[in-house]
Amino acid sequence: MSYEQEEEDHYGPGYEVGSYTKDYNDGPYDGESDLNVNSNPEGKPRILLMGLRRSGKSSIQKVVFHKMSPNETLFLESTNKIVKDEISNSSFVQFQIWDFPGQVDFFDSNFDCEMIFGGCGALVFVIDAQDDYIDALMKLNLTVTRAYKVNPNIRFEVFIHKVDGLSDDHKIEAQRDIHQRANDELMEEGFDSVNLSFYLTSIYDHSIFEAFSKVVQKLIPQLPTLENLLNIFVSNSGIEKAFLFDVVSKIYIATDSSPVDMQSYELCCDMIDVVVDISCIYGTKDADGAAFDHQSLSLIKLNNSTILYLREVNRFLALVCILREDHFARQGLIDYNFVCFRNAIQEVFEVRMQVQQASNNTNPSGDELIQPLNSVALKE
Ligand SMILES: Nc1nc2c(ncn2[C@@H]2O[C@H](COP(=O)(O)OP(=O)(O)OP(=O)(O)O)[C@@H](O)[C@H]2O)c(=O)[nH]1
Repeated sequence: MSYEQEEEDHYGPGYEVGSYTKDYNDGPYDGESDLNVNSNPEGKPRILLMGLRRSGKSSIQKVVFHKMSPNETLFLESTNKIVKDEISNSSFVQFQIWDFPGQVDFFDSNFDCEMIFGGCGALVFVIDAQDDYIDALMKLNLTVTRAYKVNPNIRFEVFIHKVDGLSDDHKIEAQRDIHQRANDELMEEGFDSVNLSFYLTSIYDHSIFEAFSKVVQKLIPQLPTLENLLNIFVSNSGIEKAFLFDVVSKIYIATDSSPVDMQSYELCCDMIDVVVDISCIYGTKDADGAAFDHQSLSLIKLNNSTILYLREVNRFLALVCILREDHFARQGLIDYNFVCFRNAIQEVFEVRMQVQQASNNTNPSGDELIQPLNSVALKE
């Protein structure tokens, strides 16, 4: 059975796991041929997961992208090779994750910084907040400075991880301390322009999904367009909050500009689980074994006069809205506006594909091409 087949069987359909691994221990580590950067032919953004041993890198990857339950991560073995995982489960969410072993040594002559950091979109550095983090901070500094010298466009994301074991006060204090020390060290070395983003994360709640959502969003060039469309939709439909979700991973790839509160996000994630589970049990599966289709729709009334409303946008994306029950009296209007919104998203996809296909691409972000979609006419 192939690795892909094994993964597919284990985690269910919907994932194209094109991952393969290269072992540090599989003979001499020969840089280019061991870690072929051309494994990224479509120019998909690459996210690197780095940090000390046992900080939780593989657990994060498995929980967010492979539906592993947090408790199962207790049995994960230490990674001793770079594990490359191709995430292609949505037309928007397409990237590679490279999970590095904790003991990776930048001073090893075989470690090809140019190649590893060169094509990287984001570097997620994981710090175990339950452990003494002094060593982790040293490693963070070394990693960031090395990577920045090679590629100043990398986004540096620091996950202060395993915060489930900490009290609220302790969490805030750890974040403040890590933030200050990490930035002070960078300033001292003259890396003033490096920007680190910090997140408090745990695989035992939704914080890891939220943090990864933000990491991934920064890599989506169409994000402003999607946010704009969501703002137009929300303001014309009496909706309080709307998330555009990647259904399989439950990371949200865009939301409207009102602030995100964790509880709303958790409710929406839970709703997706309910819809997918019920669809799998009672729905009709298509040729790919997926039960989430263009008819997928769900409405949940909460006991505080709030409604959760889910609509399928395409095979991979769902729109989940939170609104007051009295505003749902105008469901026809919401549904009409939703159809406009869905069509606009479809056009974003089409433009994106055209941009990708154009070999003489002079405007890679496609921003100008996408702009006119913002003026899509919604009814008030
Ligand atoms: N409490 C808690 N434990 C976690 C969390 N995330 C991971 N762990 C545990 O941390 C341990 C190490 O996790 P791994 O994912 O193997 O760590 P790693 O960074 O990939 O380790 P290496 O492969 O050695 O570099 C496992 O026992 C996980 O269950 C978390 O959010 N909270």
